[in-house]
Amino acid sequence: MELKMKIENKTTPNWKGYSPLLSGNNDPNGKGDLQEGFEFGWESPPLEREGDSEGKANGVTVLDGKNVWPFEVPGFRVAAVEYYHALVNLGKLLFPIFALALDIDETFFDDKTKTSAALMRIIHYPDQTGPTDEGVIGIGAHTDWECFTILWQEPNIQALQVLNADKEWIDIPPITGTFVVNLGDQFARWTNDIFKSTVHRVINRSGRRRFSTPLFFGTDYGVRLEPIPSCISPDRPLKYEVVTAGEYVKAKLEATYGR
Ligand SMILES: O=C(O)CCC(=O)C(=O)O
Ligand SMILES: [Fe+2]
Repeated sequence: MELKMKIENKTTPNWKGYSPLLSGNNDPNGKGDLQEGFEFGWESPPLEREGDSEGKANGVTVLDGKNVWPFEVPGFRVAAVEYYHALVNLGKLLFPIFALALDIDETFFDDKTKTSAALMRIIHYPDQTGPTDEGVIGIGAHTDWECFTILWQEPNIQALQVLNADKEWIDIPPITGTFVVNLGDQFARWTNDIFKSTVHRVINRSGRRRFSTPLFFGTDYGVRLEPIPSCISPDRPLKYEVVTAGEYVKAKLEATYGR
């Protein structure tokens, strides 16, 4: 525990690092998320050295910048960052597909995703026993903040649910060998809600602890979330105030973890 607290996210300028059980609260109506996690962002290869962690050279906001690692755990940083890079590469393949689905040029997001403003989180949910308190679950009802999330969930444990259009919670069981891809708030903003951000939550009452790793892939922190022109019309007026991706994510981190 002391090792973890040495890299607590509330002590780093960019919320990287460890977040203890109940320290975050994704649902403003909730009382805290019953999970602990570790969050990190981009690091360039090569990764041979365990002893240092560079920031992003082209960072423009407080959210860029260095990761913190538990260097006491051998091999953790290299394994985690290699996995992160693989998922960033997968994410880069998805942006053109989303663009084509919107009938815009497949390269539309290329110049908006140059610095991989992607955060990976490794989450541990203890088994939740005792009476259900709707205010305390693994992660309270929320939408993700970036364009989309590529989520790996531990096999054979049902815990994730999404809210459907009829406002019913639907189980999303893990399917071995697959990822769940959720649309997030930045895509809702880019598309003026043509892509809707998926409301979801986690309740782990499986009798076992559960792990998951989301990669939240957004547009670069300095980029303004200006709606795509074809997504605005007299019938579909502008729904969201235009802010930069970095301002948006930072405000959400502040609201979730306090500062
Ligand atoms: O653990 C999961 O399955 C989902 C996690 C999640 O929704 C999040 O971290 O935003
Ligand atoms: Fe989420």
